[in-house]
Amino acid sequence: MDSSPGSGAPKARTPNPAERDRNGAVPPSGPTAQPNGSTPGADQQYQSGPANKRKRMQERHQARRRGRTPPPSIYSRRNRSRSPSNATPRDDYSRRSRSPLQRRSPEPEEQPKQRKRPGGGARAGLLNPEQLRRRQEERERAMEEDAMRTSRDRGVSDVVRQHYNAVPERGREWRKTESKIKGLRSFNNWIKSTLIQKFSPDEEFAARFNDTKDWADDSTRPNPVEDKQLLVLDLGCGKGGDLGKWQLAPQKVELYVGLDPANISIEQARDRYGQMRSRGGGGRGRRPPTALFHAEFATKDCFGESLADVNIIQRVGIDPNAGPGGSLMASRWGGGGFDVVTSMFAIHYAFESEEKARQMLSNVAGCLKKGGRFIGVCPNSDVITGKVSTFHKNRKEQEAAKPAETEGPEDGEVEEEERCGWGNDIYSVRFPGDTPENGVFRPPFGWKYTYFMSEAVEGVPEYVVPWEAFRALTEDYNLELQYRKPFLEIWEDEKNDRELGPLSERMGVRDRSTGELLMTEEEKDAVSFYHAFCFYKV
Ligand SMILES: C[S@@+](CC[C@H](N)C(=O)[O-])C[C@H]1O[C@@H](n2cnc3c(N)ncnc32)[C@H](O)[C@@H]1O
Repeated sequence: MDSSPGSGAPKARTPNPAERDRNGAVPPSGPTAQPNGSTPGADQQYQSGPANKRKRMQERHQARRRGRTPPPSIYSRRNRSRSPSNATPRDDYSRRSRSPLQRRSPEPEEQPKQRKRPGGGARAGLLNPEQLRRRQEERERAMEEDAMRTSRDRGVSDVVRQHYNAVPERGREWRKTESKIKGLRSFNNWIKSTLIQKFSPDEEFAARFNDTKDWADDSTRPNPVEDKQLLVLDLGCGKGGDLGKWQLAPQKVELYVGLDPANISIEQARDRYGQMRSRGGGGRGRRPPTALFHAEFATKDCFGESLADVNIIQRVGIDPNAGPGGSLMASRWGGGGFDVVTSMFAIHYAFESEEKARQMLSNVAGCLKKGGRFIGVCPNSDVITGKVSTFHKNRKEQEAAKPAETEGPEDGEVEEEERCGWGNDIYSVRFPGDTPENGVFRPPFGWKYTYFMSEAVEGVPEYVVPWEAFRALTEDYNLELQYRKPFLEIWEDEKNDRELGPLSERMGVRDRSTGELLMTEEEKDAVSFYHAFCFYKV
């Protein structure tokens, strides 16, 4: 499976839906497209030629050609990397990024129509007492259902929040040496770094360093001061584990905003950022130390609520109505002010209901500027579908092989139905309820399972993110799929990249002498549950 487009053709045309591969990604077009799954042999390790780098650059920005830079407007947030004023970073976002779209007063046609005679409408359609009683009952029933739904939703959210709040912050040293799953932790971190390296830079930055310049080498860098810097929003940032990765992003980050409903995690993220600050930001890989970005954190449910009331989000810019029925003006000009929205290991919490999944996408699209990137990782529904359908197949075979039951269960005896689940010593997935026999999750929301990961996740409810339904939904929010790949395929594709290969050694992902992944078979099995994605706001 190869979902990575790799067009080196100067004029990319817009592919029609039939041309998409089965992941819905835009297929390669043009003479330099890479063949599927081509992994260089050991003798090609750490290719230093331009081919590898070109591939990385080509994978990004392929779909973006569709969503070319909008014409300049008073709403434009481009060319804002250096403020001419002496404004502090906070003032700066506020001054330049306020979204006028959000504050717009309604257009005349949007204003509610004035009634000629107040109350006249109600008198025209008088209801008899029976109808009134029925209406009242309906209203009460709807309110009751609403309250039940809210309390059920809050129940799950509270469990998730309390769980993450309770996970101890054990420190880097422990995670690197003592942890039973240190190989898996390092690998997941490398995957996230890889996504950040590949997809966080904007088209302009990537084009500047494409094939000719190496952003990692300051001696060849024209004038870093002139680089436009990134505004990044992290939904479900947890304890701030990705702050260091953003400090190493090829295109410098100006502002990082971390949101998460777990208040203790947010405090820990703030502390972590404070420690980075006190160390002076640290070096950027092979580059000399560079100033640390500004960061802000807030406790926020990013999937159940709109982000429009978060102060820093307002100051950077948000279109609060992104999605179907949103303002044409807002979507034309992008609406949001962020260059990148990221959500790592979190969007599965949004698939509890269609309402939440849409709210999550509205937040993502509303915060992104046109051309912005939405990058993330989540459980791969293809894996879940495979496991569920195999479970049902085996169950049926076993049933068919069993001799016919002569007696039913005895009085008081309850026959326990077998539920679908799998895993190993370090992770497990268990469905508490029925699962579809063919493994296809329809409707695509609310398919709850319990996830366990040694040292990290203690039986927390999560929801299947049926990939095709998710991708179809993203179209309503002007998000176009650019990349989707299972974790182990990303490893095969990128392990010999001239930046990402050595990074994997520094991060303890692979053995320096053998080149092998430093993960047990159980850890490999656990990471194969996930895939990564990147969408562009068009
Ligand atoms: C597995 S952790 C991942 C944390 C971090 N992104 C990382 O990669 O290390 C999942 C995170 O999703 C967060 N989360 C759960 N529900 C959320 C919601 N409704 N909005 C935002 N984040 C949520 C949890 O609080 C938790 O911090």
